[in-house]
Amino acid sequence: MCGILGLCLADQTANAAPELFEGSLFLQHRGQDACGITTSGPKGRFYQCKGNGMVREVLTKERLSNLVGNLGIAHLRYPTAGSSAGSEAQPFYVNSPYGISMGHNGNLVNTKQLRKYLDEDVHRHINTDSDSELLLNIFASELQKSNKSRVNNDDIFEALKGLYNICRGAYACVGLLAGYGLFAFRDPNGIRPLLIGERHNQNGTTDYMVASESVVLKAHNFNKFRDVLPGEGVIINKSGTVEFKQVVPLKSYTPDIFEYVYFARPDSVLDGISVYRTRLAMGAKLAENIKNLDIVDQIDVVIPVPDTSRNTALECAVELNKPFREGFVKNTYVGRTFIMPDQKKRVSSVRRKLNAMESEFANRNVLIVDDSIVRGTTSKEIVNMAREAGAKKVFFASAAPAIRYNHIYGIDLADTKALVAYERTEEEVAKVLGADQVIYQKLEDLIDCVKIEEKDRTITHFEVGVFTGNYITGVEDSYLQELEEVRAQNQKLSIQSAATSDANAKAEADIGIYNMGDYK
Ligand SMILES: O=P(O)(O)OC[C@H]1O[C@H](OP(=O)(O)OP(=O)(O)O)[C@H](O)[C@@H]1O
Ligand SMILES: NC(=O)CC[C@H](N)C(=O)O
Ligand SMILES: [Mg+2]
Repeated sequence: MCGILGLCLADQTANAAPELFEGSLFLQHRGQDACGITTSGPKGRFYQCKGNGMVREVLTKERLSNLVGNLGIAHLRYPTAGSSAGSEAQPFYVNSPYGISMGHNGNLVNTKQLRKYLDEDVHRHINTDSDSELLLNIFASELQKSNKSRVNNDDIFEALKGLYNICRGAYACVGLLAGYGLFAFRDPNGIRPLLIGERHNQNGTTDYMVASESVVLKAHNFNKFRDVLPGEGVIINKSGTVEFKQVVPLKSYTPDIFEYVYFARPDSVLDGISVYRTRLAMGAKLAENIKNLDIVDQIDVVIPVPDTSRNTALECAVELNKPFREGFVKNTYVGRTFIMPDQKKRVSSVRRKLNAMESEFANRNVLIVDDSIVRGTTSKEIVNMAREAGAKKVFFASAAPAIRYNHIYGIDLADTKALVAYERTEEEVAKVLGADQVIYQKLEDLIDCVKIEEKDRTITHFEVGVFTGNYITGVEDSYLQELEEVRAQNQKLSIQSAATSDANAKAEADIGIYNMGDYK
């Protein structure tokens, strides 16, 4: 899952980069692997800084000062296609036609077909394994079809229509067209989130921001905001005029439910649904089910796994009428472990990240609540730590149902075989984790917690393929196979390049021609 951001300042002499930097910090939880900013300045020139690392590491003050222009986009990457090579950091850039830069959140599922089309039919050079580079080139090739020296909004919407017809998968995107303006669009099923907001300045002008989560918009006073609809595109010209268009009919309105379970910040409202409220509801539902289990009378205390499950665990404790205790203390200087690309890093990070307080575990039967159990890496260590801290019985509840399938739309949940619930019953999962019992939320209950049925908006269906194996866009077996091959290849490369200074392994991982290398 990645984070995307776009900004158009009405004041054409102002620079967008500082605010894009601030905004990126609000989206850091969506991608910790790489980040970047592109701005568009005088003479329609692009200025860019990107690379592997967190926002504060890559986008330093000196580098930001070189990014001029009142228009800009930013990207926070959590690699879910291709590799984690620096050359796949976003935004991507193509010089033809007109100069385009783009950032993408999501995954395309028909990459093989797109790669072939770009090569054999429209002869575009693709330099990396990233699906986002394919997406940008599809857009460029569609825009090229207008065959004009200067395009207008209609041409851009027409190009988007072409893209919608060719690209399958999840995509929320923000882009810059050199000398023209900013554009954004969302896939026809609305799988990944995207919002647009306005900020009214004292001199009567309006700034615009596009972002993956509402929290950024609120924090920057873009108080009037709304979700971009599935299949909708928006163009903000450099002079500040805005045009929306439903480019293709909405296929479905099915946001990825995992945004609410784990990915998004609790203080965001996505598609009219408060992430925080859904997490509270997940806690209440879990409690409802636990009340019917034999273990309920044995539970002495409810303990969350910080950070994400805190809201859920608290509400679960309240509903169960049991004490809630912060038994694990989190070291805030260690990032999210789940989105680390490498399994070894994940395992070692759990212990560095969480520390169990004996006072809260000793001689108690504990109900540990987490948002999800994916590979089980965190959960297993956590059960171990609870026992080491003196817990008698350890019950483990998950706010999400058992995850038994690939996530294919931009959350790298690992190969199915690496999922702890893959081909395992609840009892078998409990055994692997070392827990006395594992309690999973039911899928229909999770959907109940998230759905919205209001006068002006009804969303009752979600992308839930990780739980069911049925994906909203459909997916060929060959894509799932390709995903597994890419993961295996990445694993091999990371082992090889860590173990040796093998030039070939590094070359494959580090290809890059734009703005890469030493930023000193
Ligand atoms: O099944 P596993 O492989 O153990 O992964 C699941 C865990 O990973 C995530 O936490 P993470 O540390 O990424 O972030 P958080 O601090 O936001 O909870 C998630 O919240 C679960 O706790
Ligand atoms: N998680 C994402 O949204 C990643 C976007 C894109 N698929 C990439 O890997 O760079
Ligand atoms: Mg967690």
